[in-house]
Amino acid sequence: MSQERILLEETFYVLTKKNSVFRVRLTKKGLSLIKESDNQEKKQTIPTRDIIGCKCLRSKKSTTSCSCQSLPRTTLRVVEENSGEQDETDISAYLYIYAYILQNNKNGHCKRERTIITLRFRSFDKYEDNNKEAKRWRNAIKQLIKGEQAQYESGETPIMHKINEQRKLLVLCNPKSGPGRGKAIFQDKIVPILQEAEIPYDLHITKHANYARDFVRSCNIYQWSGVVVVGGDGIVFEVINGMFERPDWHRAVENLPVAVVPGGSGNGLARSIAYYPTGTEQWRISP
Ligand SMILES: Nc1ncnc2c1ncn2[C@@H]1O[C@H](COP(=O)(O)OP(=O)(O)OP(=O)(O)O)[C@@H](O)[C@H]1O
Repeated sequence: MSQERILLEETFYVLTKKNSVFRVRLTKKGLSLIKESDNQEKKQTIPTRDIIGCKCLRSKKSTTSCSCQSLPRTTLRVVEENSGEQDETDISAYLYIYAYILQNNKNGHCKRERTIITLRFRSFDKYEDNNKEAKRWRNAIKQLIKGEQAQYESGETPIMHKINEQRKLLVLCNPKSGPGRGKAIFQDKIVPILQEAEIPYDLHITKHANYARDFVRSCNIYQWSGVVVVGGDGIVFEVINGMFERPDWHRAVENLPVAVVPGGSGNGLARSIAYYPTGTEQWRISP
């Protein structure tokens, strides 16, 4: 029941849904987009666990001159609110919500599809007021992502806490794995996701064999919230061994999740965890 309790609800133009009007509802379960027509209700709910982050943005000043200026813009271009490139004439605030929705296909494969929901806030006459509303939604979504219970004052208004400072992720990347694309894979595929989720990280490029093992064994590992290994089986083996060679290995293993971004030649471990069927059960996840 508490999963269904409405935290926030509003009617919006959802720009990513053909500029249609939707009732948008936030509950602990997720973000629901509800479209009502001819006594029918269509509802799509994006589960909270699939939402990785959200950002308040403002429309960007158009750089096109003269003849094109009077034409309506087909695609929205946005910038950070104080970028200096914002369009002061547009009083709307935009909330970009980033989700990676888990979808099954016919072959029994699961795949995460990147989806951006764009909500336009323009009920007020001033940008500052619209932005305040957008931030209220942003904070509520961020709190849900963090698994924090939104707290209520007099049963109505959520009390928005400052989003806590968070620990960084430790990224260990082997530049020599496989075809030597580890750094490029991290920059091109992983950094954009971390930016959408606003997750800070420390990147360490391994300098030689056993670098990652020694590093994980001897560093103050609790300054990070998790370890992302970019490379093949060899570097994963080093990180796991480094963990178990620590005198406090029990605490380290329990507190630090280890993620693998396949960048090696074989990637046997990542493959067997994510792609191949285990017994009769098939659980395959592709990036
Ligand atoms: N900077 C480096 N220079 C040379 N070797 C390195 C460096 N960093 C790590 N290594 C070593 O490279 C070895 C192989 O790397 P890794 O397993 O990541 O790639 P791979 O062999 O291509 O992948 P797979 O094992 O999946 O086939 C690791 O065991 C590690 O000890």
